[in-house]
Amino acid sequence: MTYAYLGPEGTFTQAALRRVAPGGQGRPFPTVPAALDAVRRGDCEAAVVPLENSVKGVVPVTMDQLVSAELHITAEVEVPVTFTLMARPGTGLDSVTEVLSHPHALDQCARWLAEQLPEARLRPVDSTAAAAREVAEAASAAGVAAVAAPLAADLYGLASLATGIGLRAGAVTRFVSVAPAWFPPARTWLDRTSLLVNPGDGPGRLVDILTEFCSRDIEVSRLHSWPTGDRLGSYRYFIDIDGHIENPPVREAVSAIAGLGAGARFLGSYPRWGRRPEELVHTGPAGAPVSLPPTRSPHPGA
Ligand SMILES: O=C(O)C(=O)Cc1ccccc1
Repeated sequence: MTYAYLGPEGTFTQAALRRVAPGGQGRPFPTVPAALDAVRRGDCEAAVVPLENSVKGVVPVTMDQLVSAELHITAEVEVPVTFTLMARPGTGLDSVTEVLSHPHALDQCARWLAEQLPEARLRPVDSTAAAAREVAEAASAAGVAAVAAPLAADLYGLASLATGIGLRAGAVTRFVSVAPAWFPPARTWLDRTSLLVNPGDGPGRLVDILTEFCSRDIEVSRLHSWPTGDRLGSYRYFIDIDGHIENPPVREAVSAIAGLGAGARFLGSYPRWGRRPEELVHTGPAGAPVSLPPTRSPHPGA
């Protein structure tokens, strides 16, 4: 299976792809829309794109694409992100006048850069690895540095000037794998369903929608407003809930929401990252594995 990803080689997205689809073949694209276009055209079967970060929130270009494109989320993966400042070998920190990176990376390193390189110009580019490659390949890269994953320094022959320059240690980015048609990943007992809901006008409509979940004991793990573009104050909502669309309470809640006259688009059901049954089976007392519920039986809230 060929996956489009935000390239070039050495991006955090490529690291995400390796985690989410270890056997998958990656094909780099310069931007998130270009990667998703490749999927829409059928040149790639799926794409892996960054969705949100634990420190700086959503990646706007991906949110826009999910709204406008008939694509479905088929998997999620979280990747720890640590940032390194890198430059051509021989460049000293005090000679850096320009720093290139993906906007999210510049944003997450803004404090360190403001303290250490207050005079440097920050220039956003399409990805962290694109920044590293540009520094490596530019005819004149004197005084230019990139913020990228530590691995990018090796890949592009750059020297590390500082490591761990992000605002928060332990920052994590959530990536999703997206495909044109949704072939339901088998139900596990820890799935997530993503929806895009437009409540329409009227007081209490968002509350009515959320009530459909709460009244069925379904956990809402994410609620993110996104402008419809029609007028100021008009929003649709990205809603993540626990459970798979094939689980009766989830299915009933989604139909009930449509019955309320709200626009509800199903974006996908997929296993929740990080709490895999095979991991949980080892969480009991030593030598006493916890038994798993049957994979296809409904469970509370899902
Ligand atoms: O530019 C990259 O390497 C990406 O994969 C996008 C990104 C940038 C910063 C944090 C997480 C993902």
